Formats: sequence, C-alpha cells, structure tokens
Amino acid sequence: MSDSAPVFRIALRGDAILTSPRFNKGTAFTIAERKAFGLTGRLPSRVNTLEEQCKRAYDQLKMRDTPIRKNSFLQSMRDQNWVLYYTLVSGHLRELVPIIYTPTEAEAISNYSHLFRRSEGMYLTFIDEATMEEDFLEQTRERKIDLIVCSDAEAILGIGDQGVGGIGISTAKSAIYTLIGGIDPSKSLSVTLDVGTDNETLLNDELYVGWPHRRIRGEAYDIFIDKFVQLVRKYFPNSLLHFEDFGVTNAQRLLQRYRHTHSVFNDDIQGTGAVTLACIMAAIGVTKSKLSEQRYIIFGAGSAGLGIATQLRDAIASTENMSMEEANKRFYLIDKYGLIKTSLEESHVREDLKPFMRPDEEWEGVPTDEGCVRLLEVVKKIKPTVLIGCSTRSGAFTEEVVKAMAEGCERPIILPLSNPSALVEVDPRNANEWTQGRALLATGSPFPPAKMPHGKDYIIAECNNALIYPGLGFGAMLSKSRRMTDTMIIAGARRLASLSPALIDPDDALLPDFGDAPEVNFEVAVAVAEQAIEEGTAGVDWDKSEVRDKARAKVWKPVYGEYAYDENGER
Ligand SMILES: NC(=O)C1=CN([C@@H]2O[C@H](COP(=O)(O)OP(=O)(O)OC[C@H]3O[C@@H](n4cnc5c(N)ncnc54)[C@H](O)[C@@H]3O)[C@@H](O)[C@H]2O)C=CC1
Ligand SMILES: CC(=O)C(=O)O
Ligand SMILES: [Mg+2]
Repeated sequence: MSDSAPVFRIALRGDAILTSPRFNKGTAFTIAERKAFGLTGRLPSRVNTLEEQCKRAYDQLKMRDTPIRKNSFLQSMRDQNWVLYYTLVSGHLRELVPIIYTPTEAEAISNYSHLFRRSEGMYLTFIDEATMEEDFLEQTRERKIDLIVCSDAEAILGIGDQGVGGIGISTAKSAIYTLIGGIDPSKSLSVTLDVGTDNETLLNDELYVGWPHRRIRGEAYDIFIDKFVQLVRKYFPNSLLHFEDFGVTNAQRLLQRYRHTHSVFNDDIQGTGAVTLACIMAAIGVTKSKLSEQRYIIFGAGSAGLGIATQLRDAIASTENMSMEEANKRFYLIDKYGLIKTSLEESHVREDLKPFMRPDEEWEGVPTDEGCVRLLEVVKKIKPTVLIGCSTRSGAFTEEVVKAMAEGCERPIILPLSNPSALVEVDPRNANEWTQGRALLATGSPFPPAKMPHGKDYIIAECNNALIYPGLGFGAMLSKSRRMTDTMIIAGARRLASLSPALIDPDDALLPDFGDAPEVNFEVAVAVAEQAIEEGTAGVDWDKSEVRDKARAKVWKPVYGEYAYDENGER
C-alpha cells in the first residue's frame, strides 16, 4: 500500500478549493500552492503538517462531551476535508467508529431534521421523479463512480422508518467503505430515496426536511426504485449498488429482482448473513463441531434474520454436501407471532420464510401463548446450540431463556445482534454471568468486556456487517465482478472466520477486533476477488496470484496530494 502523494491537476481556486472536501488541505496547503490557488490571503501564515492538523482536530473533538456532539463535529469535518477526517478516524478506529456509525449514528439519524446543517449525498424524492435523471447527472456528470450506497430508510438499524434521515445511514456506510475497505471516497455516492415516511413523529414535525407525505408503496414505489436502478445501470454499469436498511417487504424482493443484471448487494441480508456465518464458523472451531450439527434459533425473522438463516443454510448445504431441505431442518425461526410453523396464519408468514416453517405435529403438547409458541418453549424443547437475535426486541433473551439454553449445551453460542446498543436482546455481560462464562458471545454494537469466572476479561466480538461488507464490496469492485454471487460471499466469510482470535485461544473474541478491520477486510477482499476470478464472474483477466498486489495498489489512503493549477483540471 503505497503512501506516496498522488499528483492532481485542479481547476478550483480560492474559496472553491477551500470548500471542496476532496481537495481542501486547510492550513496544510504549501506556500507554493497558496500562491498558485489564490489562497495566500485566505489562510493564516503557518503551514501545518497533517499530523499537526490531526492533533488539533482530536483536541477539539475531545472538548465535545457527548457522543452525538462528537458525531456532529466529525460530520462537519468530513464536509470540510476528507484527508483530515479519514486520517483522524483511522487513527482512532475503535474509539470513533461507534461515533460515526452504530450506536451514535442512530441518534443522529432520528434527530436528522433538527441537527441539519448542510446537505450531504444525493436526495432523490418521489415528487421529483420526472427530473430524476437530471438530478442524478447534476452530481455525477464527469465523475467515475464505483460504489453507490442507497437507502429508502424504512428500517434504519433497529429504529424503524426515518424518512429522509436515511441519508445518514448511506453516508455512514460509505465512510466505513473508505475507512475499512479502502474505497476512494470520490468514487462513491450516498443516496437517500425519499418515498415519504409513515413515522408519525416526523410527519407532525414542522422542522422535518424530507417529503412530508405517507410512504409510497406498491407499483408506484417499484417504478420509482426501478427508475433509479436503471440510471445506475446506464451511467455506471460496472458499479456496486449497495442497498441498506430497506423494509422487510422490499429488501429481499429488490435484491432478487436486480442481482442477476447488476452487481447488487443487500447489506442487511447478505452482509449480516456473511459476518454471522464467519462468527459461527469461529465458534464451532471452539466447540469442535460442524455447522450442520447445530440447532439454530433465529429470533426476529426480518431482513437480517432471513439473511442469516439463508446464508447458514447455504453454507451447510454447499460445504457439508447436504440437501437444502435437510439443511433447513436445523433452523427454528421466531417472529412476533412466535415460532414460524405451518398453522400460523398466512398473513404472519412471508413467502420467503416458508422453507423454514416447522411442521405443527412437532409442537403438539407444547404450551402456547394464544396459539403462539414463544422463545422459552422453543429453547426448552429443541435445546439450541446457537441463539441469534435480530428482532429489535431489547431484553428478549431473559435470564430464564439463557439459563434454559445453557442447561442443554456446554458452550451456548449466543449472538444478540440488534442495533443500536439499547436494543440488544441481552447484555452480553449478563449472558456471560448467567452461563458462568460458558457462552460464546458476539453483539451487533460494541460492548465492554465481560468477566470470566477466573477473572480474565472475555472480549465481546462485534458481529456487525461492517466487519465484512467493505471487504466484500472492495473484492467485487476490484475484480470488476458483474455479479455479487453467494459463493463470493461465502469465500469472504471463510477468510474472516480464519482470522478469528478464538481459533488460537478459545476464550478470546470470536471475531477480529474492529481496530484491525482494515487489514481483515483487505483479506476478505482478496478472497472475494480470487473467487470471482475462479468462477468467471470477474471482469478482469488476471491470474488469482496477482490479486493481492492489484488490491494493494487500489487501496485509497488519506494522504494529501501534490497540486498544480490547471484550468482544464479536476473540479
Ligand atoms: N449486527 C448486524 O450486523 C446487524 C444487525 N441488524 C439489527 O437487527 C435488527 C433487525 O434488523 P432488520 O432485520 O433489518 O429489521 P426487520 O424489521 O426486517 O426485522 C425485524 C424482525 O423482528 C421481528 N420482531 C419484532 N418484534 C419481535 C418480537 N417481540 N419477537 C420476535 N420478533 C420480533 C419483526 O416482526 C421483524 O420481522 C435491527 O436491530 C438491526 O439493527 C440488522 C442488520 C445487521
Ligand atoms: C448493522 C446494520 O446494517 C443494521 O443494524 O441495520
Ligand atoms: Mg443495516
């Protein structure tokens, strides 16, 4: 990964270059550059190094006393100077990722209209559908875009419909692509698809900055989304289109509709499935068992729950030579109406959940709550080895549930994945205590370590899709893959699992530390690109042995370039 300064010919002068986050260097502009770009009178005399700027910025950040104030400060820095922002956050990844991403970003998004200072990314609004192409081109003309992250904001993290505030998740996910995946920020685009909101608080808020209208659904919604996807395909046919936090009725449907014609990725389904698969592969390395030998309860059968079930099922079927039907039988999915089983009303079971439906006969005689078989009863009956939460239901894994599970297996694998932190199904420190340190744990948002009975810290791994999606995406972009295939995703998950600290010490974290996420994701990207080449989906004609060096050369690093003024240069 070369740190040598890139050279740019730039057509911006004066305030125009100072307000360009891509090219602004602030007090780091050299004397020669100040003269060439008309900046001498616009900057104080001293020229700072990037290191000095970072020190000053970090001191200023520390003066902000709450996570949300730190989040606003960092957002404003990102609007001003990308190199400084990404250098600062990269230097303090473990401390600052929770500020720019979950859990703090959830608070920023839910207060979006009140915290609003300036626009970021692209806002495509339903009422402006007629001019969508012009609006799209206004921001993308003459740009080379490799990555588009979009959200319609119907299911942001675990906090539901956030309307136009969804731009916050698109920009946060894009920033993580850069920080962890090494994607050049000038080649990514963050989009909110504002199709209205059903969030009453937002609809009644006079300061709401989005389109104050109920959410558009049905055919009109599909036409709007399709228009956007076709623009992406027309102008950036080789880009990766990342879908984030769509509602459960649209997420899987849109993925299936577009994944065969473009490189499309749904993070909540595929990214979450992949990171959870890696986490469980690491956990069964500790318990010395196979994926197919587990009994899985997935609590919360929405986008993430279905994505996890599907990813695990596919991995069992493909790596352990088992039929899909047989592999499906390892899973027990639970949603609001209890266990997904055959006699549940049709309206309570989405079509895509049907392969995982349990037969009624299996549950005869099991106590129900108005006909619903609840989590505790399922745990008691099937004695799960793996319990995964993606329900947004804080505290659902009660002491009784966790203890009942621990009675039935030596090392229960418990992954309460709901975000943000306040929605976690069980505080991992409680789960650790209730199982006398036997549980193998990971969460969706960061948590402090738990204590093992012998006094050692047990590090709670962060099983968040951000630990893998930047690498999956980078691997697909690097190999110019025409599709993001399931086998590419499994290759990335395997590589991540192989880096688990628990494989060396069973009492260590199930997944690598977030502080190591850039190196880890680099490995994931290499695995994905190698797989794309092997299976023929790659658009490059490299040999697999070349991938690592090609990837190194492509990683974007936050370093100031050397600038020369050129009226025909970049803007
Ligand atoms: N750790 C990670 O990487 C990820 C975590 N998540 C988290 O998972 C949660 C769910 O996200 P999505 O699947 O995108 O949302 P979703 O809305 O598609 O799914 C949530 C599901 O939970 C169900 N549910 C709600 N209350 C329940 C209850 N009392 N009992 C059982 N099920 C219940 C809902 O009916 C729905 O099917 C969120 O908190 C989200 O932040 C999502 C994606 C990635
Ligand atoms: C992590 C993530 O994608 C979510 O919570 O929705
Ligand atoms: Mg998400």
